[in-house]
Amino acid sequence: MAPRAVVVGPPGAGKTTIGRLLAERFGVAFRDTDDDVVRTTGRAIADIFATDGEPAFRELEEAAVETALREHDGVLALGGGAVLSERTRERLAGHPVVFLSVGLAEGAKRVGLSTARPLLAGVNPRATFKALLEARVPIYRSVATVEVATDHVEPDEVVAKVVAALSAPSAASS
Ligand SMILES: Nc1ncnc2c1ncn2[C@@H]1O[C@H](COP(=O)(O)OP(=O)(O)OP(=O)(O)O)[C@@H](O)[C@H]1O
Ligand SMILES: O=C(O)C1=C[C@@H](O)[C@@H](O)[C@H](O)C1
Ligand SMILES: [Mg+2]
Repeated sequence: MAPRAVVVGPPGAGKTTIGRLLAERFGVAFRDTDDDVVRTTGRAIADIFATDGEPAFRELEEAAVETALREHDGVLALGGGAVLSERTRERLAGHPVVFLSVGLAEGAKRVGLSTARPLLAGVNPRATFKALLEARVPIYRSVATVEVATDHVEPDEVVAKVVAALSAPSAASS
């Protein structure tokens, strides 16, 4: 069993929003590893970060991704930082992986200042988000088989672009 598509990207890229719509389009189930971590621990992600620290969350996340890649045959959205794990990157090899990209201005607007996103809850969320994008974009690209830019593109249109990219010959064998 393997996911029909795995969706990666920074916070605010639309992994959950687009992942759900893509699953609907394919007529398959949607799963999000952030939800899996919340369900299996019974705790909010912000609470895990605050109480146990980021490394503890990353371990839980790595395990959640491993399980979901094995169990789920629909669309799977990963947490924004899941690809920081080398083991997760290795596990993604051979899967259709969609990188949803977003620029600084639009991404910052979409995530707002929500404390539900602990990594961006510090004193200067915009600078943090900028550094996050700079550090991670190459990593998202390294695991992706297709990349779709989402700036100023409505969700339905993003989904159409993802479907087209996934069925393009260059993505088929990846
Ligand atoms: N293409 C888009 N155009 C405009 N707004 C969008 C688009 N995609 C998502 N959004 C909005 O941006 C916000 C963040 O989207 P979403 O929660 O899907 O991102 P995410 O990648 O799952 O983030 P996280 O990593 O925090 O889980 C939501 O309010 C959503 O409605
Ligand atoms: O980008 C990140 O590192 C994160 C994104 C969210 O999806 C959550 O997994 C968590 O808030 C960490
Ligand atoms: Mg999400």
